[in-house]
Amino acid sequence: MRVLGIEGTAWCASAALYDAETDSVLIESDPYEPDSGGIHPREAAEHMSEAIPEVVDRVLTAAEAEHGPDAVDAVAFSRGPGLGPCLRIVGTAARSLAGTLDVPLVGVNHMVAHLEIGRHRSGFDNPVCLNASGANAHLLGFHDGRYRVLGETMDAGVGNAIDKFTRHVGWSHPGGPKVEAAAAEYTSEAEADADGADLLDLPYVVKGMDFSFSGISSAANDAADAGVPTGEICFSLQEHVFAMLTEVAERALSLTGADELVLGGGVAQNDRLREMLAAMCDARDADFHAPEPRFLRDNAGMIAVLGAKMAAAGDTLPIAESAVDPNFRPDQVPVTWRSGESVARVPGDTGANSGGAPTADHRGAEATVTVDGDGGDSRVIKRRVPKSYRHPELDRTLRRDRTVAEARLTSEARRAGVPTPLVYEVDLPAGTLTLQHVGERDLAAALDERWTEAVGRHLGRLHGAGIVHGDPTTRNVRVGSSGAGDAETDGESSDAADAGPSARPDAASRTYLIDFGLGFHTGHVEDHAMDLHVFEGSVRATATDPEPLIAAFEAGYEATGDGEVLDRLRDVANRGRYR
Ligand SMILES: C[C@@H](O)[C@H](NC(=O)OP(=O)(O)OC[C@H]1O[C@@H](n2cnc3c(N)ncnc32)[C@H](O)[C@@H]1O)C(=O)O
Ligand SMILES: Nc1ncnc2c1ncn2[C@@H]1O[C@H](COP(=O)(O)OP(=O)(O)OP(=O)(O)O)[C@@H](O)[C@H]1O
Ligand SMILES: [Fe+2]
Repeated sequence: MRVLGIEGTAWCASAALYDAETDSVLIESDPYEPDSGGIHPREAAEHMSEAIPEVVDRVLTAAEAEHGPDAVDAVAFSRGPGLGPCLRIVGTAARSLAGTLDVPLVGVNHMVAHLEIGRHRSGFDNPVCLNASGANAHLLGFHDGRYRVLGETMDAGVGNAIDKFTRHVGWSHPGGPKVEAAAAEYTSEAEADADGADLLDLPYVVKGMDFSFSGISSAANDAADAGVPTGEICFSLQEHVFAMLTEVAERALSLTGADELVLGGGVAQNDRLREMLAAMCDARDADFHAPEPRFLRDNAGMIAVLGAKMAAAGDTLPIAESAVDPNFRPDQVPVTWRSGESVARVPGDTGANSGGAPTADHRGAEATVTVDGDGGDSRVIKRRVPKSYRHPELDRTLRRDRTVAEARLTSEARRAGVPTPLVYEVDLPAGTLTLQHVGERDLAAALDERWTEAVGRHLGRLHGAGIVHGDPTTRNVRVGSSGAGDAETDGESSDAADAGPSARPDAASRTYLIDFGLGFHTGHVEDHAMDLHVFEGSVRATATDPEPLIAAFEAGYEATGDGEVLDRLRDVANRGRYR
């Protein structure tokens, strides 16, 4: 099969021919380069209307010269997300070409194409994908026939966050490559001076597997206004932004149990980002793949490759249903072209997750946990391990701040009536905490409504005390009896699950929140809503039937928390980031 793909969501007018038999891809692209400022939608659309016919013609001519008049078996196009005026031009071109050639039309989600090209080129079976593009930044994992969004930016896309700074200092679009070059120059000069590079302290915002860039863009602009050398800002911006992306990617691997990561999107052309992700994967024995640059930035090759897979699965579009969608989310796409296992598997029965074997080691995304002792007085020793991908100074600060926050907030939450482990010892130089061993297993391994209801109650109470957890995933909740004399077996717990939430009035007292390292004090409704969003995201990423679990969770929150937070949660979840 040979598929002609067309891309034109924002800046890159591109056409490609993918030949599935030889696995070869011909790409012809014509970028829009704004004279000043960022991308202007009207100018971009004008560019598309001139450039799309030209790139399509070049590809079609080459295809027909080689394969004759029946060179193309299907036409695939980027249906969204992207700028509406650009998408409409691409849609019209694709419909008319499919009509002229009398071949089927395939509507491709641009973000899923960024992911699938990495899966295709790597040969990986079931990777987590980090999309690091201009207008987006998110982590995707396959589960039950769809790509779930495991984590994403809460505001700007990663490229846009960097470009915002470069516009501020008067550099032309796109800014990403210029930041990379300036950072490289700064570090090589700093090394020559023997002083070493200075790392500016910039906001580092990770909430579960979600993250935010708005603070860091503004802080970088302020630093420029205050006269900090531009090279130092570029270097520091990269170190912070890419460490955030690498950290959430590691969390996604840890949460899902996946051992493959693929990278996509224009920002993925950055060497430092790829270096960090490769180092992170190496440290946890995961495989990492980033396709070659022509497949990373926006291009029609990825559209043609996914288009061929969709066409082979019979996933084509009647013309009447082929409207474009500027807000097309990757999790809306029914994944018709692949079968097989979900990436998100419930963490198994190893290490501390089993809650059983004492002295077992568990490696989370951040820390190693060793269980010491047996029975009611067993303890866990948690050590935040240095991350080699991160700048050493940033690494030290993060590990120290999180250890301090965890010790303090674990105890404060307990005083507010939320079950948490007792904190026995804090050793800051060693980066270790000694905590009471609580619960029998992680909630991730025992998802049922009585526990999620209890988590809702606990978060309501925690927020009432002005504390957010910061990372309330199903891996950071322990459930089941703690200590001797109240042993609960697997059999009993599943009987209780069948009987529904009301069968366990004591569930709340045996549901423990752990891992407060990302927590902080705040009375802001938005921060409280983010906690709920993170919890619900982790349930959706791993549960086969998440809705009843989420309904129970929200009912629990309603019983102890503030209704305004639940209202805000709808806003957070519905916020479109694809405009
Ligand atoms: C919806 C679609 O239109 C959009 N496309 C898009 O964002 O173009 P993409 O090619 O994936 O990414 C462009 C971004 O990639 C950044 N970029 C390019 N080279 C870079 C580099 N070496 N380092 C950092 N950023 C880089 C640019 O500054 C720009 O912000 C998207 O995929 O989100
Ligand atoms: N106090 C505790 N009692 C029982 N088990 C615990 C305790 N603390 C940690 N664990 C176990 O160790 C695992 C990892 O701990 P923790 O979440 O604190 O570290 P982490 O590195 O941040 O992990 P993750 O990235 O998975 O959240 C938990 O999922 C849990 O199974
Ligand atoms: Fe893109």
